[in-house]
Amino acid sequence: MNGLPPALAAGLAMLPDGTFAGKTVMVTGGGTGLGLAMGREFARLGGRIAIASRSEEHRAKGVAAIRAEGGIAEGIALDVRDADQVALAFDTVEERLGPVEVLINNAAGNFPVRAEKLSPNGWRAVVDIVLTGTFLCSKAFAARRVARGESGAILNILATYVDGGAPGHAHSAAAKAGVRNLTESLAIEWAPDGIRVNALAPGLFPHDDHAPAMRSRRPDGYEAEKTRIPAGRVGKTQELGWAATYLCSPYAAFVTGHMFVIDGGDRLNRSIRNPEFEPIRDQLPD
Ligand SMILES: CCCCC/C=C/C(=O)SCCNC(=O)CCNC(=O)[C@H](O)C(C)(C)COP(=O)(O)OP(=O)(O)OC[C@H]1O[C@@H](n2cnc3c(N)ncnc32)[C@H](O)[C@@H]1OP(=O)(O)O
Ligand SMILES: NC(=O)C1=CN([C@@H]2O[C@H](COP(=O)(O)OP(=O)(O)OC[C@H]3O[C@@H](n4cnc5c(N)ncnc54)[C@H](OP(=O)(O)O)[C@@H]3O)[C@@H](O)[C@H]2O)C=CC1
Repeated sequence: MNGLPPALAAGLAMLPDGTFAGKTVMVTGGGTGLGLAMGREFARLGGRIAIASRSEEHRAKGVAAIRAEGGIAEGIALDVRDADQVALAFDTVEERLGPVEVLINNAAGNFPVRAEKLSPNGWRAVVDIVLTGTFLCSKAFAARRVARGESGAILNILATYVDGGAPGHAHSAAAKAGVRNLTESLAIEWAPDGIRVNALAPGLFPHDDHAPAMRSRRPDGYEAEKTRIPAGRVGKTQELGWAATYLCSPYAAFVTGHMFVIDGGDRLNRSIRNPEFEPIRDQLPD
């Protein structure tokens, strides 16, 4: 479990080349971090990638990274909280790249804060991006797939704290838990239309694009947290690309409503000898 097998580390493909050839994949928040890593893997397998997010800088960075690897990518301006922008984004992607066949609901907002200090607007910002944004994009996607009489795949990006909560991140944990439940409702509702809805719950996946509030407070960074993960390491972003492409591929045609956890065993690491409990007010003093 420690480290990647050499063939995988060298970039050997899991799915056949061209698995997503001719398919348009929309990744919300696809210009940075995990969204970009997933977009790159879809592009490597032939997908045309629409990177949909608010920041022109983020979109341009993501598009350049995919094009530099020979892939096809376009940036689309989108705030997932706004239903009109969502509709326009799907129409624009369709004009430029063709109808969206795979949707990755990856966009998220999060910042560490003690719950009693979280403002109503701060709560709303995170819940609207994560939960409402996922619903609005999923609805726009499914309405278009159903109208065309064609199948599709949705993948919602969660976090392993959908179980057990996350002190200091109550807004994000509640919203992600809502998305998990939404995944299950929509999977059943849209199965007769050939639309699969799954979820991917990452553990700790450090990358260079972390939003300032989400950077590790440890001087040695997130990488050093590997000692508390049963697998003895943090995740590599490419590994999320492999999981995401499998779940959205025809090889997973019978998989829907599923939450796939990818965390090196971190979520299960509970024992009667847990370290001393440290209240969140001591971890986030102000
Ligand atoms: C490696 C460990 C990872 C663990 C799991 C990770 C999960 C993740 O979800 S990582 C994804 C994190 N990425 C991002 O958050 C990027 C996008 N984030 C944002 O755009 C902002 O942080 C946002 C969520 C606040 C939304 O931006 P915007 O719509 O522009 O909202 P405002 O800046 O106007 O703020 C709204 C509201 O929130 C309050 N607020 C913002 N930051 C903080 C903070 N650090 N602490 C406390 N409160 C904060 C802000 O003050 C506003 O409230 P009011 O002042 O009451 O109006
Ligand atoms: N990194 C990790 O260890 C973990 C990450 N996750 C999840 O993985 C996903 C990616 O996180 P990560 O890559 O680390 O974080 P990033 O901050 O790098 O990515 C978040 C992305 O969301 C986009 N975004 C935020 N708000 C909106 C909005 N209103 N409309 C459209 N796009 C928006 C941002 O783009 P822009 O600013 O251009 O709008 C940004 O590209 C998230 O769902 C996160 O919760 C879960 C567990 C662990």
